[in-house]
Amino acid sequence: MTHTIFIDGEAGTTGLEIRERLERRDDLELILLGDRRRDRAARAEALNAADAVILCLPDDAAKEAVAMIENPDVRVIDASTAYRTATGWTYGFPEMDAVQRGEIVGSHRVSNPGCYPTGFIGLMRPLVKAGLVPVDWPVTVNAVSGYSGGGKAMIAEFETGGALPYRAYGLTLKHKHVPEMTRHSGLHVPVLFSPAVGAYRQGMLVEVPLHLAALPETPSIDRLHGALVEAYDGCRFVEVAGLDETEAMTGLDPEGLNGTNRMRLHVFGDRGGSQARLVALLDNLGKGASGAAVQNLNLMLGLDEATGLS
Ligand SMILES: NC(=O)C1=CN([C@@H]2O[C@H](COP(=O)(O)OP(=O)(O)OC[C@H]3O[C@@H](n4cnc5c(N)ncnc54)[C@H](OP(=O)(O)O)[C@@H]3O)[C@@H](O)[C@H]2O)C=CC1
Ligand SMILES: CC(=O)N[C@@H](CCC(=O)OP(=O)(O)O)C(=O)O
Repeated sequence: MTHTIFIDGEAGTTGLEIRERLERRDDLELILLGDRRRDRAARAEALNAADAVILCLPDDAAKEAVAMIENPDVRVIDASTAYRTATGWTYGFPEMDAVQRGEIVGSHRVSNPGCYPTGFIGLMRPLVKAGLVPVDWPVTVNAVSGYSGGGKAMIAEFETGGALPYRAYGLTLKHKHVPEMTRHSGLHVPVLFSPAVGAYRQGMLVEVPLHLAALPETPSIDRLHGALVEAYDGCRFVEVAGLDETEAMTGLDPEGLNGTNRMRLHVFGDRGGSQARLVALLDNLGKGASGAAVQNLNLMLGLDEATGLS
């Protein structure tokens, strides 16, 4: 059986990556609008004709697209920030737990996680769930992303020259990912998010520093690592680096998983020491956007979760 898919925003950064992944498959048929992609009537027709639509649009345009869908059978995956904490939408992070995965399978409205939140929630949720980090703990997250994270406009800015080699941003501390990161990690206190963008195209590091001695249970590096290993046991796309491996590492390349739907979690710090640096490595356009969208699509259509993913 062939499923029909429409990518609204097919020529954008996220949309193009999804298109490349789906065009390799013979179990899916794409509705492509080409030069008519901004034509409202053409979009409305495609949005209601497809078995599943993937919205790769700015938030307002995504909301407008959802409002145009009248066919109750259409399944929607939204890559924007519009619905990531909204009622009636399922958060599309299947590795959170078996319940979440099951909800994605049965949902017609899935919000695809943001790139930074994927790294942060991947690191923090299991530790909060295990009681190693209290829900009211003040948590900081530092991160650096390649410039494709800012879509076509930021790509043009960096590739036409003149952009700084590294830029800290989100300086008002009101980044749009904060509610999503806080909610889905299980924390009750808004996280302090400190993002930066570098002069390379794609790939990211998301880091949470922890003073272990200040935490109520003073967890060891081994305990933090053990909680992550247990949480992602059997997960195909999320892995935890071994402590022997991280102890031997002298650096971490943000581009290390580019082109894949994988995320790798690291726990750095001396065993027996009082500090830890938790670091997630992922491709902002892979597990941080397009790869995750295809993974969710496969789950929602009852296909192999891993089909067509690099
Ligand atoms: N880039 C990334 O790493 C990630 C992005 N996201 C999210 O995915 C979404 C898309 O981002 P990204 O691909 O980076 O953005 P881009 O700017 O690269 O692409 C946006 C796309 O949306 C289309 N578009 C914009 N406004 C409208 C409109 N009013 N009606 C119809 N189409 C419109 C554009 O069309 P046209 O081609 O005609 O210009 C373009 O194809 C955003 O919500 C973003 O936050 C999520 C995770 C990671
Ligand atoms: C480098 C850069 O600008 N990155 C984007 C995040 C990209 C992303 O995750 O998109 P969503 O907002 O849809 O989640 C930003 O900080 O806004």
